[in-house]
Amino acid sequence: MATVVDSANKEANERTLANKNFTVVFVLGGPGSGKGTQCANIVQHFGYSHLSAGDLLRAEMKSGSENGFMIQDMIKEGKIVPSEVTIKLLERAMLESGNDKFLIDGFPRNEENRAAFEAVTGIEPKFILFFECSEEEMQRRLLSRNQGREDDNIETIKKRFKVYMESSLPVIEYYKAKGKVRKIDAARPILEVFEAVRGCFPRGNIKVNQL
Ligand SMILES: Nc1ncnc2c1ncn2[C@@H]1O[C@H](COP(=O)(O)OP(=O)(O)OP(=O)(O)O)[C@@H](O)[C@H]1O
Ligand SMILES: Nc1ccn([C@@H]2O[C@H](COP(=O)(O)O)[C@@H](O)[C@H]2O)c(=O)n1
Ligand SMILES: [Mg+2]
Repeated sequence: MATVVDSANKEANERTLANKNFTVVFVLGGPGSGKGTQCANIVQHFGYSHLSAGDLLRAEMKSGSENGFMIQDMIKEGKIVPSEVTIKLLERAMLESGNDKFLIDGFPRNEENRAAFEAVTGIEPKFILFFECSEEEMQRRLLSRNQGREDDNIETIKKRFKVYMESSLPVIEYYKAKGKVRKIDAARPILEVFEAVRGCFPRGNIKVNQL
């Protein structure tokens, strides 16, 4: 017979990622390499949910949360928000999605992000999609993105490139050593990049209406 403790444990479990058996693909690459663009294509074809850490932080910033000003300052400076904040947002989005497979875009951004996510969620990514692109091309794309982002100005872009080189590339190296990185040449036109991306997802994952 189920006890009060059993049902409290069950409820607590439903509010955490424990025992959920979720599939996670981390989508990494420099600022403007095309992560968001390609994630939208993957969602259409393979039924994943797309969670952009940057988008979640921007939504949290605009929600009037107590962390709003801190997040705004960090984004303006191209700095990485403490993992605890970002992981809570990711966890909440995963639990609310109703899906069991996720593209986590722009996360982990540094070693702290990586280790904290693993410790808190116990999730090991299936693989890492890594978009490689030159700074010149990424800068061109960011400066013509026109989405009103406060960090798409040349001063912040330079800071974001520095953080990427110093803090994010080592995370990609970490996963490379584990044989988990699928590197994509992201300097090509969008559809050509997607042709390469497509090859990273097994056919079994194609949505029924795409067959
Ligand atoms: N292969 C491509 N060729 C040309 N332009 C592209 C390509 N991929 C994306 N873009 C454009 O470049 C800009 C940046 O793309 P996107 O927002 O997908 O990058 P991102 O990696 O998510 O950037 P960020 O890290 O800043 O969030 C957008 O305006 C997008 O339309
Ligand atoms: N794991 C992360 C991801 C993002 N940020 C902050 O958001 C900015 C924008 O991120 P995009 O992926 O949308 O480019 C980024 O420069 C960081 O300030 C973060 O702190 N941690
Ligand atoms: Mg993006």
